[in-house]
Amino acid sequence: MASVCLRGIKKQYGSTSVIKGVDLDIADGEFVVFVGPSGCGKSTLLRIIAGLEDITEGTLDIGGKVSNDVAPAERGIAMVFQSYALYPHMTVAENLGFALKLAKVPKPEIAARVEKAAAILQIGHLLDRRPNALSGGQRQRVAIGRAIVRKPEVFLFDEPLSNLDAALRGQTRVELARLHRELKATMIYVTHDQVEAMTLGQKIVVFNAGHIEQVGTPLELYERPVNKFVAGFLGSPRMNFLDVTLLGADERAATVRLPNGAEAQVAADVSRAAVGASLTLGARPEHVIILRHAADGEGVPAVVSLVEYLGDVMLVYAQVEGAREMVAVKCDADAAPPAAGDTVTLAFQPMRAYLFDSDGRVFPPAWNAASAPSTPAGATA
Ligand SMILES: Nc1ncnc2c1ncn2[C@@H]1O[C@H](COP(=O)(O)OP(=O)(O)OP(=O)(O)O)[C@@H](O)[C@H]1O
Repeated sequence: MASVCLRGIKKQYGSTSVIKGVDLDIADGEFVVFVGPSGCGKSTLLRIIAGLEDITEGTLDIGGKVSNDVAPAERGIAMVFQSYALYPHMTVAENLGFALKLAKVPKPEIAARVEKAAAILQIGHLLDRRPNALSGGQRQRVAIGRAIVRKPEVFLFDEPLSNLDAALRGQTRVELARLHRELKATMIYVTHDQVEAMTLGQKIVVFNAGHIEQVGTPLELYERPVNKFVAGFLGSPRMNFLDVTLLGADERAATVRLPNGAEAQVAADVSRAAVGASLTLGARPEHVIILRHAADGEGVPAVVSLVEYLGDVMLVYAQVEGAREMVAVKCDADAAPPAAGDTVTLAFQPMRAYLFDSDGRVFPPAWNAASAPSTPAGATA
């Protein structure tokens, strides 16, 4: 297997800069997920690694070898696309073995590798079928199998599960994780799906407009986002953001004023900001609480506009007067639900909230998630 190392990678189409200087180290055997909004350059970078796109500037190193000018077929890489692109006139076995046949691998070895890949993917019973007699999930497994038989050093996946329905996506995701454990291969995976990113990635790379915003484990990115972009990108519903004014701070927490005049505290080190600064408070829906018995002046009043019952949890959307967006609150579904039009009192858990400056950079949280307190008494969530 192989490591992949990108140094100062840039890509331009004419005068349009699509990748704007990317540095990234992917260790041998690592499962790395690329995420980011549509058009941020994830697929382009994957295609650069595969050798399907030229590099405008920078160095691509695969397995310790500068590979900028190495032909795609010589890179030891196999790519699995969203569209399965199987040959319709060939059987599953022929589809699986086709690349090996082209490479003039001896027939008995082709048969052995096809059999092994089919066993890993549990499609041995489908080898004589043609693609039109397969389900979407089975076709995608054949597409993955075509990559496996080539014994690549590096697997590249470009949204491989996005054509599958939710249940099948979940199942195939689990199988991909197993495949990674079994093959111990380096895998780079592009997805739009948060759950895929969080569950599959040992490392997640968040892209935005052709550059990397942050690289980290799923937990690091979720709990220690470096900026508002990353904080808002991972998590569903996304983190709530509210415009606030800094009123003051001591060594433990900053006090801020919300648009409706209510105050909130955030355990963050705001020493680089001045009192009166315009900041953004960030709180994930699971870290906002609806206080049932709020004392006078406690919490933040908000008017409920919508309650979504999701079976296990409930999402309450409430409007804080003067705020640009509604605040989403995730709470237990068995809690007595508020109704649209009710005024509720929200509390932002100071130990799980964030403050961002006007450039979107986070102020260092003065909390450690592992030791964060659990939900206080009197709360519904
Ligand atoms: N051949 C090309 N010529 C010009 N621009 C291109 C070309 N290919 C891609 N682009 C542009 O490069 C940018 C990045 O595209 P890319 O497909 O890498 O994005 P992406 O992050 O994978 O998006 P998505 O999630 O929608 O697939 C886009 O703005 C796209 O329009």
